[in-house]
Amino acid sequence: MTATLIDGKAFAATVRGKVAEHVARLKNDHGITPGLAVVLVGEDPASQVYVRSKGKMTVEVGMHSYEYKLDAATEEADLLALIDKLNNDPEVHGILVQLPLPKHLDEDLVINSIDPAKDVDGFHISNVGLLGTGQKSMVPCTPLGCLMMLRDHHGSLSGMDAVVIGRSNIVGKPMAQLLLGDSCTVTIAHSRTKDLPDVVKRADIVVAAVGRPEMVPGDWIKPGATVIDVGINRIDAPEKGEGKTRLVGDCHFDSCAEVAGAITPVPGGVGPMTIACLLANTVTACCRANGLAEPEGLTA
Ligand SMILES: NC(=O)C1=CN([C@@H]2O[C@H](COP(=O)(O)OP(=O)(O)OC[C@H]3O[C@@H](n4cnc5c(N)ncnc54)[C@H](OP(=O)(O)O)[C@@H]3O)[C@@H](O)[C@H]2O)C=CC1
Ligand SMILES: Nc1nc(=O)c2c([nH]1)NC[C@@H]1CN(c3ccc(C(=O)N[C@@H](CCC(=O)O)C(=O)O)cc3)C=[N+]21
Repeated sequence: MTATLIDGKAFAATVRGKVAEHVARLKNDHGITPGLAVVLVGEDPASQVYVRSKGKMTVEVGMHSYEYKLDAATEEADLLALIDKLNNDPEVHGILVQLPLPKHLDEDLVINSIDPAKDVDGFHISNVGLLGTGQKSMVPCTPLGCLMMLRDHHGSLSGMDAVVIGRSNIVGKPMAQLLLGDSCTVTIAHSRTKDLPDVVKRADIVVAAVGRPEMVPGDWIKPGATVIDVGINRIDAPEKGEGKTRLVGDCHFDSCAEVAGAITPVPGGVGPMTIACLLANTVTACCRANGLAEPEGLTA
């Protein structure tokens, strides 16, 4: 391997350390403890694992964690009533509704019923609009984590060619906005993109957010480029024993690491940064709600 490994796990621990310092200051100086509410509808095992680790880290940095596990058959009106209750609870500064939601629930309606000031995912249309127009907003956690790692590695991103593969509302589109905000020349690729290998080959920065195991091979990567692998894919790993699985990204790690200048691993890359940024956004939301100075270096 020739690429520098961007250690998201270690970086995330540093970010959580800064969050913990700020939480301690809020408690000592103002008697305020930031609180994060996470709502999970249904029993998707991957989501349960993820929600549990979020709750654990929320408590570790000194914040209050409120978890709501609702039945898969929960009616929309009941979910909206819970969100309304959380919107009006002064102890709750951040609200996250785990996606995807069961099919019978209207995801847009649910997300847009969250108070934008408490929308620590940054998915509410008003936060999306603020981000798109370069105004202060809540920035989606996964793209924010990617941006922090890129800034840390490169310093300025100005003038770099960036290709984002994937155009989802939760990763691809906000990622492209953030890169544009840092003056990259941004291309967004998706399933209808022609000549994807050629498009990727032009990029100084590749952010892969597709959800297809190891789809980007090393020979698509421009030598020296930075590869940020957002994909989290669980695949069979018979080499580890029968029925075993392992996590891989959207990039073929070994071949990409031979060509890239820097690369994030999966696991241990973007994932831990996502959670750290969720905690950072909760502190930011708490400071804004109380008219206090925001932590520095924890927003975009
Ligand atoms: N590390 C983390 O913290 C997080 C990781 N993830 C992971 O990131 C990945 C992407 O998530 P998400 O954005 O929610 O996924 P979505 O399924 O919402 O979006 C996937 C995107 O990839 C595009 N795509 C699909 N196939 C191809 C292809 N063959 N070539 C080019 N583009 C393609 C789709 O294009 P089109 O629009 O045309 O269909 C779509 O825009 C997943 O693996 C997910 O698990 C997600 C969130 C957080
Ligand atoms: N409203 C909402 N907001 C989200 O941010 C959101 C969501 N819904 N739905 C699901 C996706 C996925 N996601 C991950 C975050 C961290 C890891 C993570 O920490 N992964 C570890 C590995 C964990 C493991 O071993 O399974 C790692 O990459 O090192 C993974 C996935 C956030 N998402």
